[in-house]
Amino acid sequence: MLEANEVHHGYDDETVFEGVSLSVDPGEVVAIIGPSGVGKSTLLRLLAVFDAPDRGTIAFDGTPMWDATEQERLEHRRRIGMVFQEASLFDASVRRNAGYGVRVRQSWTERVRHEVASLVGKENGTTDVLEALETVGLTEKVDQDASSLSGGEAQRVAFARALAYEPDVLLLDEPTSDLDPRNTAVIEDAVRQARNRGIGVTIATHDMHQAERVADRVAVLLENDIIEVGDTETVFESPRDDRTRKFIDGDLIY
Ligand SMILES: Nc1ncnc2c1ncn2[C@@H]1O[C@H](COP(=O)(O)OP(=O)(O)OP(=O)(O)O)[C@@H](O)[C@H]1O
Repeated sequence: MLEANEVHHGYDDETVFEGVSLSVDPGEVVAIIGPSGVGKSTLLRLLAVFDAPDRGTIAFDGTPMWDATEQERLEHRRRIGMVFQEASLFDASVRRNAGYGVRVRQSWTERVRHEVASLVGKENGTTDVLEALETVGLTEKVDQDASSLSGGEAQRVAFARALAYEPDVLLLDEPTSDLDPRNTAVIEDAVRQARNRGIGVTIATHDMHQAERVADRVAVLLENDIIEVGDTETVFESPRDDRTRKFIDGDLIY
């Protein structure tokens, strides 16, 4: 569904990676693992169609995104949900924050209708928004101001915001890096639920145990390239590349 083909990318004169290929299909979780600074976030930004690769293609349903028109690109981008390391919520209720992605995807008329309904108290937020908040266990906080949430709760709202507009693809950048085990488990469970609903999920993480817990496939990003990609069990139990084994065992220090 969403794929990077032979992608090269860098910043200024620094090459981040060369000839990277990776795809994500509906209903699967793909983990990108690799040490800090190797380019996991960069690859997610390319897959999210935020930045154009220096070379190679990013294709969505077979359409090369950077050969498409601006309008086509926008339409495809709207089918992608991205959750960043920072939750970036604004100063409003949890409900408003979680509904943000839904609102920006609505037509002007739909938006006015929903605003009027909520002003006269006929609408408590769309079902999708409430369902997404339920998935991350935050239904009781819908009316709380986002600024009063804990870091873990804020991250869960950011996840719900992406889930609420029912994307076809979810890209998660270290979604649990600052979270305690309980909040981590909630997010990981939400990832599984998203997969079971047919969403293709790509998660960048340096937590190898997390990749082992949630991913169907694992891509190992090392030394400017994806050195290995395969089903999770194979990559962890019998990797083809010796560097993967060393990285997993903690013997490769970067
Ligand atoms: N906007 C930018 N301008 C210049 N260099 C950048 C930019 N974004 C990333 N880099 C550099 O590109 C390299 C890859 O960064 P990236 O954030 O993609 O790595 P990462 O694997 O996600 O790291 P981490 O696990 O620490 O988040 C790093 O050397 C980083 O300093």
